[in-house]
Amino acid sequence: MPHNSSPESDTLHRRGLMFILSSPSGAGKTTLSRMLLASDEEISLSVSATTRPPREGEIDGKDYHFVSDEEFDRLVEEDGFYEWAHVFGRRYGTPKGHIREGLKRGQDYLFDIDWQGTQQLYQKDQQDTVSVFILPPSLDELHRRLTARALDSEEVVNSRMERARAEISHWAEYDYVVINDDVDECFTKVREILHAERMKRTRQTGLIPFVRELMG
Ligand SMILES: Nc1ncnc2c1ncn2[C@@H]1O[C@H](COP(=O)(O)OP(=O)(O)OP(=O)(O)O)[C@@H](O)[C@H]1O
Ligand SMILES: Nc1nc2c(ncn2[C@@H]2O[C@H](COP(=O)(O)O)[C@@H](O)[C@H]2O)c(=O)[nH]1
Repeated sequence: MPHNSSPESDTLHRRGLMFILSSPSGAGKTTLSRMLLASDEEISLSVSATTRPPREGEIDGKDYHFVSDEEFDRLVEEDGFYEWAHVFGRRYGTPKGHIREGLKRGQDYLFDIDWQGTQQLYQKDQQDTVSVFILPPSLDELHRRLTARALDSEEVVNSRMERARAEISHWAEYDYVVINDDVDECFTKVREILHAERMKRTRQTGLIPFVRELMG
């Protein structure tokens, strides 16, 4: 357990949080998510299910649960998703899994999901949700990144560019907005947001017993 409630310790027990990164496709949220997961043991990725085919290098169960349309239908019927949405003509969803129990234990979850999923998570559990919208420095740079990634066809890149303005229009629904120009600078800001949110008084469930003991 990363947290305890011993008065000698500088970390008190706290509730976990659901940390959402959204952006137009290609702005860099997957890159930032991987950096965060590699540098922080207290956060784990909420692995989404999707009906889109895997890209080169993507691993089933690690990057996504790649499922058929029929399997996705079945999960929807069984109420197996926390949230789900149509994105770029495919379906994506957050499996319910053990998120609620994990939050109680102080486990944080990282979500790489779009604005529709973000709205649904807020409706279900506002107090545990922290959302960050990543903006590209310009639309030309966004196009350059999508092309340089070389994982999608020209047609797919063009359709994602066409959707970019509509996605960016949701920026004001997020708690934080960060521009991803220099990736290291952007990552530092995202990590600072996560660290500060962990310290929020309302998340620190160990504070009441600690203060009680402190006051004798
Ligand atoms: N600050 C940056 N400067 C230059 N290139 C970047 C920067 N951030 C990310 N990239 C590159 O841009 C490309 C797109 O990044 P990434 O795949 O992380 O985007 P994304 O927002 O997750 O896209 P999608 O929603 O399609 O999954 C990648 O090749 C990545 O290496
Ligand atoms: N609402 C949800 N959106 C999701 C989920 N998983 C991913 N996404 C978003 O889809 C697009 C496209 O992703 P890509 O990997 O195909 O490039 C991107 O905006 C993701 O954030 C989910 O579970 N729910």
